[in-house]
Amino acid sequence: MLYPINIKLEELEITVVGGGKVAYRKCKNFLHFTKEVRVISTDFIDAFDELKEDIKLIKDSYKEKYIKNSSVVVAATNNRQVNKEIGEHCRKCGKLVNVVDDIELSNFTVPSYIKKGDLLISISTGGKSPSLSSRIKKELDDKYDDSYEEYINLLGEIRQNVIKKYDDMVERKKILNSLVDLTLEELRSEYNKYI
Ligand SMILES: C[C@@]1(CC(=O)O)C2=NC(=C\c3[nH]c(c(CCC(=O)O)c3CC(=O)O)Cc3[nH]c(c(CC(=O)O)c3CCC(=O)O)/C=C3\N/C(=C\2)[C@@H](CCC(=O)O)[C@]3(C)CC(=O)O)/[C@H]1CCC(=O)O
Ligand SMILES: NC(=O)c1ccc[n+]([C@@H]2O[C@H](COP(=O)([O-])OP(=O)(O)OC[C@H]3O[C@@H](n4cnc5c(N)ncnc54)[C@H](O)[C@@H]3O)[C@@H](O)[C@H]2O)c1
Repeated sequence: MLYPINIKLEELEITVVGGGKVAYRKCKNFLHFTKEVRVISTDFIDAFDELKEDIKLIKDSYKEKYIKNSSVVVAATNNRQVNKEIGEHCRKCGKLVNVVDDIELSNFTVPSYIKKGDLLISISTGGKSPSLSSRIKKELDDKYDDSYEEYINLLGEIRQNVIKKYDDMVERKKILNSLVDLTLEELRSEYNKYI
């Protein structure tokens, strides 16, 4: 069973090995959370052109030297043996590695997720059904629409003020819990009460 954590990627070197559809999807997801990704591959699908500002492409077959300084590695070639070699090497070196065709060899996987500002909901099926993860994501995407970005920002601002104003923990908790019963419109009009 994998443990969910939210990790700060900006400070880590990330390398994806492979330049096909799966590698492209992983790169795009990383770039929602960090500025630069390195990609090593013998070939790249055209879609990579649209990412070229933010990725460093190295056109070569995988060699160990390319991931020497990488803390996060994705093995996404279509060669099972190469993916396995990358996975085993990374595990030995204590790197985080996602082997896209071998969950057992991976020490992290990439969940499906929706992101609305600072609201992040991620979904995993422990590798049993990525299709189900994708389906659940679509359902949640309808329920948690774009308005949640503003909603969460308001909640965050109000929370900081409530913490400053109320020392009594019970009262503080009561107010903070009651705020999430309000709709976005209600929260906008109550905003001044707390600021
Ligand atoms: C969530 C998402 C994130 C992402 O990849 O970005 C993701 N897979 C997605 C889609 C998807 N992947 C596959 C299909 C085809 C239909 C199907 O098989 O269901 C579809 C559906 C589609 O394309 O719509 C095939 C597939 N996937 C894996 C294998 C290998 C294996 O099982 O060993 C094979 C078979 C390869 C083959 O055919 O040989 C493995 C993994 N895929 C995972 C994540 C991890 C577990 C996540 C979980 O626990 O649920 C894990 C274990 C490792 C990892 O990659 O991290 C993304 C949804 C994007 C979104 O909509 O948000
Ligand atoms: N985890 C997932 O979500 C998921 C989904 C579908 C498929 N898969 C698996 O992922 C693998 C990749 O799928 P794809 O559709 O991206 O494949 P693909 O054929 O589109 O791309 C494979 C890429 O790997 C590169 N490559 C091959 N050998 C290499 C090497 N030695 N060094 C560097 N690069 C090398 C190729 O140039 C190509 O760019 C498949 O084998 C499949 O089993 C995983």
